[in-house]
Amino acid sequence: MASHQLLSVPHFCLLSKVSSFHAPLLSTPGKLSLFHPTTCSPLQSSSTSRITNLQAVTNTRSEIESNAPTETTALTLRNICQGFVPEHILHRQALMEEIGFVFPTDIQREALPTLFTGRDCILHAQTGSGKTLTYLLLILSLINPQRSSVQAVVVVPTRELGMQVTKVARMLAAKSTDAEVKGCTVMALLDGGMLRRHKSWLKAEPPAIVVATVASLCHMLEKHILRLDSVKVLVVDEVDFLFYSSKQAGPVRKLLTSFSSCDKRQTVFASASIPQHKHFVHDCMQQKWTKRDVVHIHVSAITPMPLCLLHKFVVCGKKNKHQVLLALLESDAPESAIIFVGEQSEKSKKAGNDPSTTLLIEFLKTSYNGSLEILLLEEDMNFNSRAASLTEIRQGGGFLLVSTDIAARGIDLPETTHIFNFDLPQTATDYLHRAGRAGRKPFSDRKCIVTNLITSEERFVLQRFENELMFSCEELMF
Ligand SMILES: Nc1ncnc2c1ncn2[C@@H]1O[C@H](COP(=O)(O)OP(=O)(O)OP(=O)(O)O)[C@@H](O)[C@H]1O
Repeated sequence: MASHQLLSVPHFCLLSKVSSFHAPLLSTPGKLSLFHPTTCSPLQSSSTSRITNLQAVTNTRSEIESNAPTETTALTLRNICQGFVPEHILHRQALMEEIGFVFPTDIQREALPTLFTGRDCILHAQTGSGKTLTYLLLILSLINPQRSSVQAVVVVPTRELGMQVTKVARMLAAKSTDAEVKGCTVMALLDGGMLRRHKSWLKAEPPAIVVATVASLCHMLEKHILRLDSVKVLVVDEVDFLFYSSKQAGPVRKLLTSFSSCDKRQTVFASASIPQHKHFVHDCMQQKWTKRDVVHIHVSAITPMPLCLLHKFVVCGKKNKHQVLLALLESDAPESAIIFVGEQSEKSKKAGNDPSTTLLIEFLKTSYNGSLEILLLEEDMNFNSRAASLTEIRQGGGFLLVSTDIAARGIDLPETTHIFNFDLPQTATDYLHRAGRAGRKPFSDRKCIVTNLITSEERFVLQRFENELMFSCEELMF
């Protein structure tokens, strides 16, 4: 079935834009990047790969710079999904017009035809590029709403991201008012949720789609309340984060190993950052986390961060950071902004100090005179307070969200125009994800600003991030 679908898919996608290591193999548009199962190197002569890769690079640049739908992007999402995603979903007014999902983003255009063939895929594309819709459309193409079993599982690192993915999935999978077809149920099986209620639900009438955090999912699997037998597709979102997390990596690996024994499985990984992706692809095959013909779809390899982001920095002393931030808020007048603050160290906690987030919130509440609502999001808040902060944000109106890295991954607040790194992140990957909370309107020309407040000693750290992520930061003088 997979090979039949592969042949029947029109060749409408662009050349895969992959890094030089994972160059696309075939010079014809619409073909896939294939890798040697053990060496992980492209299965084609290097000269063809090189030529193809140069073409791909040109495509990436011109498309991003113009931002307007080109001849290739004039192809609609509907065209790509036709024959795969049920008609009643594609027909839905909401999908096409209200939400504005008309044209595919680069990752959607490149990945969906491959995903519809049944191949395992690693979706590696910039923040805000539409990876969520990509894997959800695959899921909707596979599940049968008439069957009472869990058919798709999406694993996410945080409750917040889980709630967001669930919301989009429910919106897409809801019963259409003008169709006879039954809608699909989507369960959010997230840390901090009511596991007892979920247990009864899973036993009585299993949902078609489960969006889960690792610990809650593993709990249900261990108790045999949820089984993977009927699952056709397993998605691991923010896969690199989960693999690097000391708490979550083990259970995720175990989950992938159990899933590998299921027949007709399809596994999808997604992230804007897959460090050492060559090794990752290799491990996926070796460990049987994916099938051996897994496809690594790498969009915008030469520009890991969205080009609509402008990066700046201000050198200031630790003691006047608050004042500098206040001046920046006044001069930049963001529509909405996220201010990232470093996590409090164990030593500082033990010493009984207030966390930087609390100090900053207190400062802003007394000193900031603008109209934006000041909100807080951090790990130490209980789940209800965290949910309340995000709900308030989503109700509209501008916000100033003070947050730790908990908001750095996956959270989609498209109205965010400014990011402030009050404290620098620990790694370039963290920088990429924090910065990527802005500039999340795929076809918009709007520039968003990322400003770093650094001490003179931290300049070299920022420079390292600039080299690694291939961007440049402009100094602001105060
Ligand atoms: N085809 C499309 N047309 C218009 N908007 C889209 C399209 N696809 C997705 N979007 C919007 O783009 C935004 C970013 O999408 P999404 O959250 O899936 O990004 P992502 O690639 O998962 O980013 P991250 O890596 O940061 O998690 C969302 O607001 C989504 O609604």
